[in-house]
Amino acid sequence: MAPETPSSSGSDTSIRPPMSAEERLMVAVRIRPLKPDDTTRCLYAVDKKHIIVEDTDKFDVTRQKRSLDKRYSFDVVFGEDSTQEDVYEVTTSRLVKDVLNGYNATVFAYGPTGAGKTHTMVGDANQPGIMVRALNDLFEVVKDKEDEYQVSMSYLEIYNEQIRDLLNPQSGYLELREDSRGKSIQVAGLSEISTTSTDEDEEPSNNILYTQRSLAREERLFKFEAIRNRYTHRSVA
Ligand SMILES: Nc1ncnc2c1ncn2[C@@H]1O[C@H](COP(=O)(O)OP(=O)(O)OP(=O)(O)O)[C@@H](O)[C@H]1O
Repeated sequence: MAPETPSSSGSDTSIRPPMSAEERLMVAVRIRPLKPDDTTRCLYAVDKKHIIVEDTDKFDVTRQKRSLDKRYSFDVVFGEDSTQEDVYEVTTSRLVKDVLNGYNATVFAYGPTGAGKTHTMVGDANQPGIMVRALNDLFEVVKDKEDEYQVSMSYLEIYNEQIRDLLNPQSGYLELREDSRGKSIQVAGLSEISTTSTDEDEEPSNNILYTQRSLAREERLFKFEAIRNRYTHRSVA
């Protein structure tokens, strides 16, 4: 899907015609720069829609077919020079406008550990990611329209099939509940904050996301260590 240029107004009153299936779903790939401890590169952006995953064994002379490089197509490919703004503008900024027009939208990052999901979604104060930019745009539009829009926000983590409220981590693990008809699934006890504030002290995009991200990462690292130790122990036993 070729991403369209967002409309100029954040609160279009016109209802858009139904979107085609291609328009409703976009799959983007972002290649992060190599880090000093990355040994070799095996993933290359060919152009804005294609990547090549290099066959790292292709120089093995015993192999009959010398190269098994694989080429894949995506809606958008972001190379290692892509900025947080590039990624946000192409993948998400239009969704914020759609949400303001009453549509639902979901953006999620998927990839192995260290791939750059947190960087892309949250980023840091100098390079804010998708979640922060989306909130900023949302607050910008609704700031003078409190009678028209109500913004509330929850922030949860699902890790090892356990759910935690990142706005209130002390609340422990939370449960999923569904109504008697199975139509509405909710996380019981998940906190929800309402705000249209752009005040830095209260601004979730400036404050809560970063704080909770650090906390979540520390705890996850701890959990990862714990799991690794357990496996090590088992393999030795
Ligand atoms: N596009 C990028 N440009 C510069 N640095 C990046 C980029 N993407 C990721 N990094 C850096 O790579 C490291 C790993 O990224 P990140 O923590 O976002 O990975 P992750 O996919 O969230 O990993 P995990 O699943 O383990 O939490 C971080 O130090 C991050 O700052």
